[in-house]
Amino acid sequence: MPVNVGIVRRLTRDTVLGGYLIPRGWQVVAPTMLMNHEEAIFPRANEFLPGRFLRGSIYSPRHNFAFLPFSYGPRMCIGRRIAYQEIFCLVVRVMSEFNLEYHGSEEVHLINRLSYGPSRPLTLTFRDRR
Ligand code: HEM
Repeated sequence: MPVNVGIVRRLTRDTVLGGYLIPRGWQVVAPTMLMNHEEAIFPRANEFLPGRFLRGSIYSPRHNFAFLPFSYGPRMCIGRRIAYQEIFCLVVRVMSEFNLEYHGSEEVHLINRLSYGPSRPLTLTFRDRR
């Protein structure tokens, strides 16, 4: 899932955040990508563990507002249900028809190009399962 730098807001009044007085008119960012890589919130944060989102997982996020890819509140993403459906359909369709093999040996990390993505092209082979 492409991940934005974070959730951005312009303050409409002077606000104290984390003990700092931020003046009205300044922009603040809740850096969701950094939050997602915080070990104290996401155990084994740098590993792909989809099971962490199952109820009762020992790797679950440690805070209710730790996972905010679609933000929260009145301006949160109105397309989130469509996005979840699209991702779900795509993954199920691809996984049911192909075995995927990753051949890269080089280290890959995330880089920020407005949204985050892999630092180099990923080389995958799709093998027909039938
Ligand atoms: C993986 C896919 C997507 C992600 C990660 C995503 C994420 C986001 C985020 C973080 C915001 C900003 C919310 C905020 O500032 O509080 C946003 C806003 C928005 N998104 Fe998405 N989005 C996705 C897909 C979609 C789709 C498929 C649609 C439309 C069909 C959509 C329509 C919108 C709209 C209209 C807003 C502005 C809402 C407002 O300002 O009231 N998004 N999205």
